[in-house]
Amino acid sequence: MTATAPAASGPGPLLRLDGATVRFGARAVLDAVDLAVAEHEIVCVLGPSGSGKSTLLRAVAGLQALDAGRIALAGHDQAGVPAHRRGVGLMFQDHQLFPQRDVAGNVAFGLRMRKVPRAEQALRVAELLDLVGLPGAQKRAVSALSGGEQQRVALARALAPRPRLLMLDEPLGQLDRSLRERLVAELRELFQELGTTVLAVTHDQGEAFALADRVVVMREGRIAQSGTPLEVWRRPADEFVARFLGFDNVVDATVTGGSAETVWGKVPVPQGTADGRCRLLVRPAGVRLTGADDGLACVVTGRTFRGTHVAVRLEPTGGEGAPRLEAACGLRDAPEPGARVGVRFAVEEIVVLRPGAAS
Ligand SMILES: Nc1ncnc2c1ncn2[C@@H]1O[C@H](COP(=O)(O)OP(=O)(O)OP(=O)(O)O)[C@@H](O)[C@H]1O
Repeated sequence: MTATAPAASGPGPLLRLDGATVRFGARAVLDAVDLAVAEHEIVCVLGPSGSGKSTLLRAVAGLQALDAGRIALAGHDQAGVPAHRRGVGLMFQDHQLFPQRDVAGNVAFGLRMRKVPRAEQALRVAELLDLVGLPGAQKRAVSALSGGEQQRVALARALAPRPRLLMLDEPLGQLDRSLRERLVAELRELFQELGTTVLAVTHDQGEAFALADRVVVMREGRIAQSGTPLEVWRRPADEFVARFLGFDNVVDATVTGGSAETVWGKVPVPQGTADGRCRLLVRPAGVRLTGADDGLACVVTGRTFRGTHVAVRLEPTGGEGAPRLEAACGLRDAPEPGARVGVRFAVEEIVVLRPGAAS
């Protein structure tokens, strides 16, 4: 349907970036990025504002030229290939629907561009509207649709030309939380059903973790970590990733023979941890509360209900300026602010962070 190379990509990845670099002035906004996306894979690029996520998408789409490196789709170098010949679909945060056209007119946009016969366009539009949960919405005015419905129309429009790679830029950015959570689950099912290869960017970690087969965390134009949602969540590679994911129990440590000295006292470390100085992350689930006279003495300074658990903030009372801690407690056994407790650390929730990447 598109005027591009066939969708089959052989054994190699569908998308491959080698040393992809984009500079604005002296600054590399995309800094020698290597990334491969396999066919049918859903990859979410996550990172703070300004880390280069949109630039990455724009470069793959052909809307931004590289200053160095290479982008290949199905093994073909895309240097000099214009955006409309790359066979990639793009969906931006603000949907960019055409307000003067009805739903069908919007969804059929890419098909008209490709001069698909009208009857086939109508069939395809009906099929896509069914797929995104808006059956029979062809004649509705887009201005009369809710935000979630507009998002579905934008998705149907992006999918209509059957792109070999679908790229989403903050696809659910403007929607409220509950709608986002519902749509993200639907999107994942839809992409799996269609076998769509997806490269999405978002700054919302919940969205990335729910949507992706693989999460890529970016920092200042580089990839800080790439892995399955579980791998990244369980084992943030460095302090930047840990803090970006909201883990703040990070401390300097000196490891000797399987345990570490820290300002929080002795902390057990995973088997095989090398002796010497390092930074440790203690995931909140590994901060175990015990009796006030056992382990690190702390006072509870606050608690926040998180649905599945209560986040309990703790201030060590030793008086040596030890940083605060957060513990994840069961809903029934979270202590009240002001309570005095002791803290012990569970080795399975301790992560040795890669050095040299502070937040
Ligand atoms: N055309 C441009 N000229 C100069 N600087 C640019 C241009 N486009 C982007 N930048 C800069 O490049 C950096 C990365 O921008 P980019 O939009 O890729 O980040 P992002 O991670 O997508 O951020 P956000 O989450 O805020 O959208 C930013 O500092 C931005 O100001």
